[in-house]
Amino acid sequence: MPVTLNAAAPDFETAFAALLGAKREDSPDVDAAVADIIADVRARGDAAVIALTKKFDRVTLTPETLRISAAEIAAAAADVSAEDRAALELAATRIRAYHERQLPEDAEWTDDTGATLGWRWTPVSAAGLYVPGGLASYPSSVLMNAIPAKVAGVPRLAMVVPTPDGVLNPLVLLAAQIAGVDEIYRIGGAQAVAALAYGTQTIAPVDKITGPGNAFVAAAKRRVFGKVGIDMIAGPSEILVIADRDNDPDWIALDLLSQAEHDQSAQSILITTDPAFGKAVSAAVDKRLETLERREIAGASWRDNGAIITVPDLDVAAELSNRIAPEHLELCVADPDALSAKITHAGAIFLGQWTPEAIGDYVGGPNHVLPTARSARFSSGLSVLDFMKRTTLARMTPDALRQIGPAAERLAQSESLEAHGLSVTARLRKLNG
Ligand SMILES: NC(=O)c1ccc[n+]([C@@H]2O[C@H](COP(=O)([O-])OP(=O)(O)OC[C@H]3O[C@@H](n4cnc5c(N)ncnc54)[C@H](O)[C@@H]3O)[C@@H](O)[C@H]2O)c1
Ligand SMILES: N[C@H](CO)Cc1c[nH]c[nH+]1
Ligand SMILES: [Zn+2]
Repeated sequence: MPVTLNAAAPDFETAFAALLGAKREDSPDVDAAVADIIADVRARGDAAVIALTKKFDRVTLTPETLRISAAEIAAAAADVSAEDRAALELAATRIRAYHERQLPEDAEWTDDTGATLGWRWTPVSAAGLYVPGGLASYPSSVLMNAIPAKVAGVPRLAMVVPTPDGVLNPLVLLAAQIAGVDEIYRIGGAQAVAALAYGTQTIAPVDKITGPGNAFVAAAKRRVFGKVGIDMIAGPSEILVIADRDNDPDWIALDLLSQAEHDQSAQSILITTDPAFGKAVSAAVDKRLETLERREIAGASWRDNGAIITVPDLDVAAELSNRIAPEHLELCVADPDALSAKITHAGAIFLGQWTPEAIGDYVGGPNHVLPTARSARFSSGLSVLDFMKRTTLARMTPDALRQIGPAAERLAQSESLEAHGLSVTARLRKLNG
C-alpha cells in the first residue's frame, strides 16, 4: 500500500520528512558497485566493458561488435512501420522546434572606459548520449538527447544503449538516424558511462555525458563528473499530481501509473484537497494494476514509493510540492495557471487535465530528460545550453588600461601576487612614458 498522509495531522511533518528522505536511488551499495565498475573500465578498457556487458546484459561482444554498424542501423530503420516512423518524425520536429528557441546569443559591447567586453557560446566537441534500455526501450530518449546536441552544433555524438539478451528495439536506431547520431555502442549501465568518460581502445572519450538512466547510471554520472561534464541526475522517474475532486479518478490513476511503470524505484504521488477523491484514485490504481502489462514493476513502485497526501487547500499543496521538487508536476485543478505561479521547484509542469504527463514524454516539445530525487531544487531539464559553454571576451585600449589598471595593481598587492600587479604596472609605465 502507498503511504497515505494528511497534512493536518499532528504527526504529518515526521511522516512527510520520511517520505522526502527515502533513499530510492542514492544507496551506498549502488555507489560501491559503480566505483568498482568504473575502476575496472579505467584499468582494462574494452575487456572490462565486454565482461560487464556479458554479466549484466547477457550479451557476448568483441571490440569489433561493440559499435553498431551502419548496415545494422539501415536494416533496422528499414524494418520500422510507416506509422511508427511518422510518429517519431512528428516527435522529432516538435522537439527540434522547441529546442531551437533555446539557442543563446553572443554579446559584445564597449563600456565607458573604452574596454570591449562580451561573451561567445561554443558547443562541446563530443557528447556522450546515454539511452536507457534495461527494463524498457526508449526511442524517445534518443531524440531528447540528440536533438538539443545537434541544435547546439556538437560535431560528434556518441550514443550508448544496452541491449539486454541482444535485443534492441529498431525504433531506437531509427531515432538515432533521424536525429543524426554519429556512433552507437551496444552497452549500458555504469560501464557505458565510464567508457564514455575515460575512453577505451574502441570508444574515444567525450566531453559531456547526458541522459537518463537507472540508479547505476545516475551514480556513475555523479562519479565521472569533473573528468567530463554531466547534465544532471536524471534517475528513476517521478510524478506528482495535484488534483481537485473535479477529475476522473481513472485518468489520475493512469497518470500516476505512467511513471510507476518505468522502474520499481520510480515514485508517484497524489496531493488532493478531497480525501474521498484520494480513495477513489487509490481504488482506480488497484483496478488498473490487475491488468496493466507492467503491473509487477508499477505495482512495486506504487506500493514501496507511492503516496496520497490530503491537504486543506491548494496553497498547502503548492508548499508541499515545492519541498518535494518533483521531476514532473501535473496540475489538474480548475485554475492551473494560478497554482503554477506558486510553484518554484519542478522539472516540468503540465497544466490542466488535458495535459497528461505522457505527452511531455513523447511529443509535447520540451525535453523529457529531467532532474529527479529533489534535484529540481537546483537543476533544470536537458536543454541546448547543456551542450554549450560560454567563453568571456575582454579587450582593453591604452586609455581603458590607464583608467582601471591602478585598481588591479592595488588588488594584486592586497593578494600578495606580485607578478599579477607587475604585468599591469609594466604596461602603465610604458603608457605614462
Ligand atoms: N529522469 C528522466 O529524465 C528519465 C527519463 C527516462 C527514463 N528514466 C529512468 O531511467 C531508468 C531506466 O532504467 P533501465 O533499468 O530500464 O535502463 P538503464 O539503461 O538505465 O539500466 C540498465 C543497465 O543497468 C545496469 N545494471 C542493472 N542491474 C545492475 C546491477 N545489479 N549492478 C550493476 N549494474 C546493473 C546494467 O548494466 C544495464 O545495462 C528508469 O529508472 C526510468 O525511470 C528517467
Ligand atoms: N517519463 C520519463 C522521464 O522520467 C521519460 C519517458 C520516455 N518514455 C516514456 N517516458
Ligand atoms: Zn515516462
